[in-house]
Amino acid sequence: ASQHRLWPEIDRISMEQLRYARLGVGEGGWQLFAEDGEMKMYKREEEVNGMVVDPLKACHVVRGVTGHEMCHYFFSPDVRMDWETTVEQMTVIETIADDTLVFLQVHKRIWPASQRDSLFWSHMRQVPDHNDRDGHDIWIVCNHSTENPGFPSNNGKCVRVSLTVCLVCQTFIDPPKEGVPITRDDITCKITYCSVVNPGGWAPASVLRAVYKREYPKFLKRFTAYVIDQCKDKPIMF
Ligand SMILES: CC(C)(C)c1cc(CCc2ccccn2)cc(-c2ccc(S(=O)(=O)CCO)cc2)c1
Repeated sequence: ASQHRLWPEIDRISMEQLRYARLGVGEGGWQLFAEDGEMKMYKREEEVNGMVVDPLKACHVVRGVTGHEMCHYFFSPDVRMDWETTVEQMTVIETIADDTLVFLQVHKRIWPASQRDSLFWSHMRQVPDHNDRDGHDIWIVCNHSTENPGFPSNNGKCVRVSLTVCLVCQTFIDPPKEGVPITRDDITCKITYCSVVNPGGWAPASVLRAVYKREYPKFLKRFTAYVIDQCKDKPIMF
């Protein structure tokens, strides 16, 4: 992947998003808008040219799965439609590397706004996390809009959204007694999901904010439940 024309951008934005995800929500005007057990969802109300682009940051703690497993299922095109309910169609239009793909997605229409599509690169990587006392690796998937002349945004049918999303996962293991193998009961995964979706064209602010408030908590709960269910009878992917 390192010789691909997009690689410098992919590398830079992935690392920027990792830093952004690890910033706390204490400063920067984040407001808690949804809570469900360990899941806390924050947003900032921001508009760009009158369009709602509210950044979202969700923090969650999931027991019994590793960060590698969470990122594997989030990244994998093969299982995307099993958990992703906001999408009507998904195509991989370019394989840059086995950990870097370009997706074209048609999203379900949010009435009365017109239907949207998104075209983005998606990159997964493991980041050694030395400065964390538990010394556990961090896994990240970063999705960021990109252009492709073969798939112009002015295709007439959909409005092209621009998005930047990252899923940052850190695994914590409560070591069992000496010589006892680690089971899923000893594993906890701390995840931070950040997203900024620019609708790319007019959409009613009140409708969007209501949809985001309802859909994002559902989206994250559904995804995490999916990963737990997929992993429960499989060997642990550290
Ligand atoms: C419904 C709602 C949850 C708010 C929503 C609306 C839209 C765009 C559709 C849209 C936006 C604005 C106006 C009209 N339609 C996109 C998404 C979205 C995009 C990307 C990702 S991802 O995390 O990268 C996983 C790959 O799919 C998840 C969700 C969500």
